[in-house]
Amino acid sequence: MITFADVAGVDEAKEELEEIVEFLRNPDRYIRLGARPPRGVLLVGLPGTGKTLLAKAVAGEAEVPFISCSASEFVELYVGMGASRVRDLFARAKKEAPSIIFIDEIDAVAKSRDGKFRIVSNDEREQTLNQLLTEMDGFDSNSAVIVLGATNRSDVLDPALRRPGRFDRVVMVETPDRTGREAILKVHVSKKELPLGEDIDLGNIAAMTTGFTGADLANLVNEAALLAGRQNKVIVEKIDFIQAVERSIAGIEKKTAKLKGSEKAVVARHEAGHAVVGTAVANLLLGQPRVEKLSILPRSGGALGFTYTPPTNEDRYLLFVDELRGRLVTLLGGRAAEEVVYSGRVSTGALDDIRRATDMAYKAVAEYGLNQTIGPVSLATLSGGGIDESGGSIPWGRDQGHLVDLVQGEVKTLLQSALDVALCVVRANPTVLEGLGAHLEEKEKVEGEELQEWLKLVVAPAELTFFVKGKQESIIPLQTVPVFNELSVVAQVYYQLGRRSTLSQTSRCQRIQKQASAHRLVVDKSLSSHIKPDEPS
Ligand SMILES: Nc1ncnc2c1ncn2[C@@H]1O[C@H](COP(=O)(O)OP(=O)(O)OP(=O)(O)O)[C@@H](O)[C@H]1O
Ligand SMILES: [Zn+2]
Repeated sequence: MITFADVAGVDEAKEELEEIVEFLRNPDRYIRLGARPPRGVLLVGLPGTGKTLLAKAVAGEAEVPFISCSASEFVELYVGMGASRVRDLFARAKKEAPSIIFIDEIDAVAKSRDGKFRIVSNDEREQTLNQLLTEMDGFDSNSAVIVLGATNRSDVLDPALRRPGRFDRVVMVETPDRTGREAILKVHVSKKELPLGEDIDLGNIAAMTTGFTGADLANLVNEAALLAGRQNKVIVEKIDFIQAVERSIAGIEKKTAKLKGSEKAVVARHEAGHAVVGTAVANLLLGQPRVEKLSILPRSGGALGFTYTPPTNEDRYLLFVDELRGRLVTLLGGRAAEEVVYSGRVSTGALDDIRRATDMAYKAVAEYGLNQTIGPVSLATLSGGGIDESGGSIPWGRDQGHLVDLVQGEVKTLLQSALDVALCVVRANPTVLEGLGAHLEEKEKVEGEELQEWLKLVVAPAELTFFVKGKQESIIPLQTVPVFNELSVVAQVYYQLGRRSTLSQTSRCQRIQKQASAHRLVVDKSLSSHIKPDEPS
């Protein structure tokens, strides 16, 4: 039987699953109080991080039956079989309750779109998924069955799967850090009862195996034993482990994005940059979440490192304009750190940050109306053609090049100034950046008290104001930009053009001209060309 003692290096995941174990041990205690039992838990982590092992350990700890299957089997079955397999699975679990259903590779049925299983009709996959959802929704409140699903791609899952009462909990199964790897090595060495040479320090082996998952480490121990055995040794020595590490690294590097020595240094500074800037922003704005964890271990989704900031406690529906700028600045903190530490020799590591920042900046300007130059105009609606009086939508179909250019210009300015602010923060904190960066490079993961000790030292520069223009000589605080200006009239023109109205083009044209002159502005030539007064009304 497998228990939590067999799973090492994933303490947080174990802690989160403890509650599930507790429930399965004494379901009646909760059910008689009318508490809604937990239903589905998604285990997310790279292949080989121990998701299956953890699920088995939950069953072992709770001493309940473990009913497992792989979702990829469902879709490979004959038409109609997937759904019926799911039905059987749940029927069996209910009969044996309290029990655990484990569905490996759940993305195989729950992926929004997938090339790999295209041979199976989409209907088949959908039927299977629907059956799964139906079964989960159909649990009565006193059935003690927990469904654990495993995936290495939570980002591709159908959102329907994550609704309350379905897989509404997510447990991240992280790639182990150095301490975690040492613990995993210990588990496997003692499980095999491997006699170790006196020269072996598992801590050293752990230090050599950045990026190895639990499965890689289990293999490593086995490989070292094989090497020793081949030479007829009675104990496994350090040299056997070192050779085994060398062999596995070659294989593992092909599989996962493992950072090389110098890359580790860069990614560590990058993440430290996010943390430093994020902390400065949180110090300036009230109620902002604090950075809790930094890591440079490979993760599912391909990120090279990450900075974890928990969501704020209160439910938030609105993001205020200063918070949005704060987020932009924090997102660009990684790039800023690289620029400062490596004197402008930046890397491609900020790809995802830049994507997210651009998306956020675009929305701010073109959808949320937070940019005073563009004004409260939704470009998305404009391009959709707008809404007529009866609520129907009208195809737009005219060239909006001009407005698009303006929006792009504003987005670029917003991002550039966010980067300038991030650079300013990073430059003000060289000690934390380098100290925390080096520490992270060495430890691979920094969190808790240790991290907060570093972040306490972060200073936010006094002159940290967000400017519309990045250039020193044209600093304009955002508040001073007049609301009515040329661009908002431009937007009006487009709006007027897109409306289906009983007004003729001629009178529309006149209206626009009137509006423009009211603001002492001249309508741009390229816009005037859209207004053809000859069209019959
Ligand atoms: N955290 C761990 N502690 C100890 N051993 C581990 C750990 N993770 C993995 N292993 C070893 O690797 C083996 C394979 O791991 P497991 O199948 O649980 O990984 P997985 O995350 O489910 O992978 P996959 O996504 O490929 O199914 C385990 O049986 C165990 O021997
Ligand atoms: Zn980043």
